[in-house]
Amino acid sequence: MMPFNELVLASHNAGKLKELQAMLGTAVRVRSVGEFSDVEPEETGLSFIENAILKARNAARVSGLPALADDSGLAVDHLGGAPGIYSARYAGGQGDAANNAKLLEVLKNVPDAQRGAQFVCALALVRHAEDPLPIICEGLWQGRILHAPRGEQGFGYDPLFWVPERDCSSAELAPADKNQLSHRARAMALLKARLGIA
Ligand SMILES: O=c1nc[nH]c2c1ncn2[C@H]1C[C@H](O)[C@@H](COP(=O)(O)OP(=O)(O)OP(=O)(O)O)O1
Ligand SMILES: [Mg+2]
Repeated sequence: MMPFNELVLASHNAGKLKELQAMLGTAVRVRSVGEFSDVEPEETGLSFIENAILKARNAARVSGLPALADDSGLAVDHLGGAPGIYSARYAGGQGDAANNAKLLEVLKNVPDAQRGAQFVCALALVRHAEDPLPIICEGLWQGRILHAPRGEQGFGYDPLFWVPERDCSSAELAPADKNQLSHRARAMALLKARLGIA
């Protein structure tokens, strides 16, 4: 059983919110932190986990509800794991298209064998803003960075992320399929198991 019946999702990213909501299903009534505040907390942590906790605490504080945060990003082998926790700000906070253009430019002429990458997701659930024991679940998704964007689904780096198990880009997957395979899906499966929900 879910230990509460209402939860705030601590994300301002519409793509993430849609995916998290779909994965949570009807197990819990889901609100978005945007209903309570437009101010995004600064992501000052050095890890996905620290940033997820920071966002979850902030959402719990402004809403008075238990909060679930997702901190995620793309770690590219050839770049030593960059952009990593800085994925959203890779091109200076100018959005997904600019981030993708920068990544393609940086990897220009890098052969396929060196274009391995993984999506990383850390979920943090806090029962209240000062919860001393947040629940943390992680998920990884291995793939490769394409040479040009493909597909219209999803968000962020999805058009550049080749999914070997499906022979297509992450942005070519039906949303329901991405929600079975992704880093976020894996982290959420662990969280659900931890909470004892289906
Ligand atoms: O499934 C994904 N498919 C494509 N791209 C993705 C995915 N998952 C994370 N990403 C990228 C988007 C963004 O560049 C960064 C997350 O940054 P991150 O700070 O966690 O999220 P955000 O600032 O967009 O929203 P918020 O912090 O309010 O949850 O990684
Ligand atoms: Mg963010």
